[in-house]
Amino acid sequence: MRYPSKVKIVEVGPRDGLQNEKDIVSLEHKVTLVHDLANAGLNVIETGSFVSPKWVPQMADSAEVFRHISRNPSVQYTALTPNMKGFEAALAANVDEVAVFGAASEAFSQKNINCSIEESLTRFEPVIAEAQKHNIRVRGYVSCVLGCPYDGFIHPQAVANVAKQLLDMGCYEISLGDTIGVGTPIKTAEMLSEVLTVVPVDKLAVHFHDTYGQALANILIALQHGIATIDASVAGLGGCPYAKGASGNVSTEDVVYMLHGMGIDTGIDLNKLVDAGQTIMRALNREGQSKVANALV
Ligand SMILES: CC(C)(COP(=O)([O-])OP(=O)([O-])OC[C@H]1O[C@@H](n2cnc3c(N)ncnc32)[C@H](O)[C@@H]1OP(=O)([O-])[O-])[C@@H](O)C(=O)NCCC(=O)NCCSC(=O)C[C@@](C)(O)CC(=O)[O-]
Repeated sequence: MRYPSKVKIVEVGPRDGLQNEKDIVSLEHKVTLVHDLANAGLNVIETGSFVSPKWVPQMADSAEVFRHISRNPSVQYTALTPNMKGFEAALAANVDEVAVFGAASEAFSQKNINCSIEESLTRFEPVIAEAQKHNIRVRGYVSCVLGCPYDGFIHPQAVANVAKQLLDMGCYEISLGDTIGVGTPIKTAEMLSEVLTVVPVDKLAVHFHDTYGQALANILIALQHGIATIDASVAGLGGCPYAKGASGNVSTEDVVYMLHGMGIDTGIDLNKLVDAGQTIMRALNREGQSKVANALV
C-alpha cells in the first residue's frame, strides 16, 4: 500500500474547535492558542469565522483575534466566510485564505446557513469572485458527507455533486466533512471513490469528527486513497452548533502521532502541539480528548 510521504494538516481548533464552547473564551486565550499552534509547526490555522454573531456568538471577536495575532510568515491564517458581508470583514482583517461552507444535506444547509444548497452556491459565487480579485484562495467545505443529523443517510453522489460544483466555481481545495462523525471505513471508501470521479485527489481534504471513535480509521482510508490534506483540532476540541450531539474533531495530536508512526512527514513538533492543547484545556478548565496527549502527559 502506498501512502503520501508528506501530509498537510489544517488546524481547525481555533474555529471549529472553539465555536461550540458555551462560555465565551477570552481573546487572550484565543490568541495564545493560535500562537502556540504556529510554534508547534502548524502552517495552516483556521483562526476564526466571519459569520453572524447571533448564530455563533463565540466567533464574534474573530476580527479582534486577527488583529492581535503576531503572524508567522510561514503560516496561512484562514477564516470562514458564508457570504459577502463575511468576506468583506475577512478582507478588512487581512485574512490569508477564506472558506465557504456548503453541505451535501438540504436540511443541514437550512439549519446551518439558513438557505438551500443551491442558494448557498449562489451566495458563494460573489465571495469566490471577489476573493480571486484580491488573490485570496478559497477553500470549499462540504458538510454531512457521511450522514446528517436531520436527513440521516447522504448518498455519495450528493457529496460528489456539491464538491464538483465548488471546485468548478473556483475553490482550490474541497474539504469533505463528516460533521457528526458517523462515518465508518467502508462507507468512507465508497464516498471517496464517488467524489474522486469528479475531483482530483490533490484538491481533496478530509475533515472528520470523532463522535463514534472512527476518525483515525477513516483517515487511514483517505490516506490509502492518496488524500494528503487532513483537518484536525488540537485536543479534539469542537463540534458544530447546528449539528446536535456532534463531538469534537479528530485531535491533531492523535493524527500527528499516527502519521509520524507511519513515517509520514507533517512538519509538526508533537511535544509542542501537546503543550498547546494542554494550555487551551487549562483555560477551558477540563481535560482534552486527545488519547495521545493524555498518554504523553
Ligand atoms: C449565513 C448566515 C449569516 C445567514 O443568516 P441569515 O439570518 O439568513 O442572514 P441575513 O443575511 O438575513 O442577515 C441576518 C443578520 O445577520 C447579519 N449577518 C449576515 N451575514 C453576516 C456575517 N457574515 N457576519 C456578521 N453578520 C452577518 C446581518 O447583517 C443581519 O443582521 P441584523 O440586521 O439582524 O442585525 C447565518 O446563517 C450564519 O452566520 N451561519 C453560520 C453558521 C455557522 O457558522 N456554523 C458553523 C460553521 S459550519 C461547520 O462547523 C461545519 C464545518 C465547516 O466545520 C465542516 C464540518 O464539520 O462538516
